[in-house]
Amino acid sequence: MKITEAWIYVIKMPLKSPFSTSLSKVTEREGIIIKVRDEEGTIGLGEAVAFSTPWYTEETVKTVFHMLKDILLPLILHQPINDPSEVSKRFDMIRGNQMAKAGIETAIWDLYAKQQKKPLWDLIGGVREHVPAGVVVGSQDPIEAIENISMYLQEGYKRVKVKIKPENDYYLLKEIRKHYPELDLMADANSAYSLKDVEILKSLDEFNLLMIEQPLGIDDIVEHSILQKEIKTPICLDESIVSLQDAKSAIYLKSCGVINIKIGRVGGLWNAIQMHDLCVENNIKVWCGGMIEFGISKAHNIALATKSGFTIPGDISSSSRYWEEDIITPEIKVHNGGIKAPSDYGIGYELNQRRLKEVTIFEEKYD
Ligand SMILES: O=C(O)CCC(=O)c1ccccc1C(=O)O
Ligand SMILES: [Mg+2]
Repeated sequence: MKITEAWIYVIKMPLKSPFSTSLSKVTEREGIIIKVRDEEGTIGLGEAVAFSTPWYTEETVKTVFHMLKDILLPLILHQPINDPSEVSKRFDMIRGNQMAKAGIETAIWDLYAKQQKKPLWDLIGGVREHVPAGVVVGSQDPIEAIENISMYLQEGYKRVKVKIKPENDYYLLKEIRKHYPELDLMADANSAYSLKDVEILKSLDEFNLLMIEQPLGIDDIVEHSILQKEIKTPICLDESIVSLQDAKSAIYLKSCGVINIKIGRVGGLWNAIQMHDLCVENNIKVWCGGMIEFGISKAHNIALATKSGFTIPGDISSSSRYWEEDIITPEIKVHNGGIKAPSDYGIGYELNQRRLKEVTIFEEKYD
């Protein structure tokens, strides 16, 4: 295939309600949508999931824009490409910038699947036509969190994640467990603890959490291995795993029982699939993480989560979880506790041109 034209859309949309982590409060989301077109006019769509500021990883909307325009697009525009894994390998010569790479690589996957006349999930060897959905509670206030959980359970979500930090962990989880003793519940610390907090972290074992996500340093793998020996709750790594090598190190050191795979954080769908395969071989559980993203990224997540190893419901929610109106059509909808893998070719969702126009703050074409 040959990509002859590409478009970048920088978009901005308010969240329906604020989302708090131990590090940041998100009220409005900027994003980047990437569209590529081949010689025949077939289109591929991707999304780069970096935030406006570098609170989760070092990338931002502006660094992604620079990387796409000045470095990554020139590596693929008008160049022959056999299949998307080749794009991933070509990008290996550029250090870091995983979300920028993933944004364009996923667009090429969508295009490639359409050329092959297959749904993307089928093309990548997915086995599940109904992807179980999980949801993240946006508030750390126990009363609000419990209200939210009750609403989400009514909507059919199968697993709930709450954000914790040292000022708000034991009591929050205790209150939730009082109301929902059997709920598939997990906690994400976004790196809010250190090894000094081992006693607090041990005390959370009593809540029978599915896992605790990223308790320690964002770039740590060694201390998580020390912590895992002290606590019963399986550790899930998120921020620490940005490459296949990181996953290998975590497996070798027994730093976690679970890895949250995010296509953006690991630099693309090809890398995400390699990480999935490595984890399955080594009995590490995986699930698909979320980035408060728009529908294009959600659609790629759904395709990835059809792979056999994704046995735990991911942070995969309806378009309406965060947005009044998403930029895709149809919108993503949780039904019977999950999302149906689409039967249309590629990601199986199209841009809602009217909505995209409404939320676009900048666009540029490259050819
Ligand atoms: O609902 C979602 O999209 C995921 C929410 C979430 O936990 C998250 C959102 C943005 C950045 C990092 C994380 C995380 O998993 O740590
Ligand atoms: Mg996380």
